[in-house]
Amino acid sequence: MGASLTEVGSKLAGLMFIWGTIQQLFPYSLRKRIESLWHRVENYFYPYVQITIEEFSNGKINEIYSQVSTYLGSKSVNKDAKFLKVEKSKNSKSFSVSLDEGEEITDEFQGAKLWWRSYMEKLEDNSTGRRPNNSLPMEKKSYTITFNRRHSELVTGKYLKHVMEEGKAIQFQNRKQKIYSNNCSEDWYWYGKGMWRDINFEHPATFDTLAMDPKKKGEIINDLIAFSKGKDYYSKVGKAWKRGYLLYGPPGTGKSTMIAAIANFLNYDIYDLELTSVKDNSGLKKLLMETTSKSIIVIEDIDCSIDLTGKRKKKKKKEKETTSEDQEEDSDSSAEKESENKETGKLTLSGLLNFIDGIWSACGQERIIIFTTNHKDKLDPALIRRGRMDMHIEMSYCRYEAFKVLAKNYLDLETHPLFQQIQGLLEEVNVSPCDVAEHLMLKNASGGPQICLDNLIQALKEAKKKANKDSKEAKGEAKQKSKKINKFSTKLISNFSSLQKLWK
Ligand SMILES: Nc1ncnc2c1ncn2[C@@H]1O[C@H](COP(=O)(O)OP(=O)(O)OP(=O)(O)O)[C@@H](O)[C@H]1O
Ligand SMILES: [Mg+2]
Repeated sequence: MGASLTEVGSKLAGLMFIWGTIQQLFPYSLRKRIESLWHRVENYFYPYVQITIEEFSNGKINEIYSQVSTYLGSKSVNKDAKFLKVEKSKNSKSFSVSLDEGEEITDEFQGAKLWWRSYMEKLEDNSTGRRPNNSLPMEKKSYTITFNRRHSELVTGKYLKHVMEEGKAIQFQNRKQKIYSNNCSEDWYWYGKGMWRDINFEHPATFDTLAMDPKKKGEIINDLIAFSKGKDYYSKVGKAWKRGYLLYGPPGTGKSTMIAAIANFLNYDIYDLELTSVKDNSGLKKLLMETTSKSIIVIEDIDCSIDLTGKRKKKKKKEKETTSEDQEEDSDSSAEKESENKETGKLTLSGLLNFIDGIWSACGQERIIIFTTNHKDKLDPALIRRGRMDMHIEMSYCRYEAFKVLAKNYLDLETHPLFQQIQGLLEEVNVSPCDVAEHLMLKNASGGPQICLDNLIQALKEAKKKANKDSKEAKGEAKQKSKKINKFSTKLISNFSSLQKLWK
């Protein structure tokens, strides 16, 4: 293709010379006629269009260039390209392949054939030997794409969009995941570094290593898949493309681990939002606006982060002596939210509700919000109602199914004669997966799985004994209490009847 195009090009140059001569010799009307004839001849001999995509456009990085580069790199591996370049940037997980200078590949799209070529031109000023603009690199890189004129609409409409989307998706998959924190000093913000500080996210948790009921796990995975593929659905039903998950349960049951597993499953970044570091509602909004799409915003231990429960409002209203039962229940009313904002000028429940599903919450796409708590009952119902927290996931104590996952992960065991005994004990005792996992850790090489399982059984038996003792004590206390109450009430009744007698 390259050689034939060059030949045609030199022939065209000759014809151009003839056309210049004609322009000088002939009158306007005749020239017009010849011109249209010329275009037909030109299209007949050279029916191609060429588009150039440069690395820099008007002194700024041209985003399309890098996406095209990634796309062509991915295509080139299976094609006939001979000269490729391999690069790895600080922010990518693995290396990326791209076409070397002068290399060509062909691509096909909906029946259209396209020829891509990579160019690099040295940008040296002949007189000084220096680059013309110090802020730009020494070379001008570009790609050209050549295609038949009849495919112009397809290429500019669909094909280039397809190239950009594929390139972007490959770059997204290849990037290093980040975890962002807003818990940074004021200076950080004033140095112009934004409101979030990031580091690479390298948590190894996956859904395979997460110990929980397999049915529940399956439901969560399906929900996440439906969400991540739901772009068209969300736009069809007119909803912002986001989803909220509430993870609740006792300490050590895997809530934080689940967040890491979700992030790894979807390849999303995490924004770990520390509410105690947020000054007011507008600060919260600014933080939201600085988050990116395809990310998870996490608020851990939401019940402890800040007093956002309905109780704070109740307390305030009591102080003002304006409380009424009905008003307390209706914590979601907008008038109430408004007044709360004005009263405090700080971070409020209404600010947080707006953060989750106010108009501003749609400033990015494909976003997940996760709250975790040990005490679901302490949270304001408005905060966790469906639509805000769409799925409530209980992370519970370790039962047999969850134990089997841990045993496989930690000890490579799928079955063992001691499993049956452990199953029985796990039905009777409430222990967190965290505690079970601790006993399954092979602390020294000579230990072996048998010792770990023995240790676990021992610990479970002790926990069972303690639970029995505690419940006996609790029963005893309750008995004592009821005895006291009975005694007190009999005394009260006898006093009352003697009073009655006296009265008579
Ligand atoms: N369901 C689980 N599956 C696998 N590992 C678990 C699970 N639950 C706990 N673990 C292990 O226990 C450790 C603590 O778990 P994690 O931090 O996820 O608990 P948590 O529910 O977030 O606790 P907290 O309420 O105290 O924040 C983790 O490092 C993990 O190794
Ligand atoms: Mg946690």
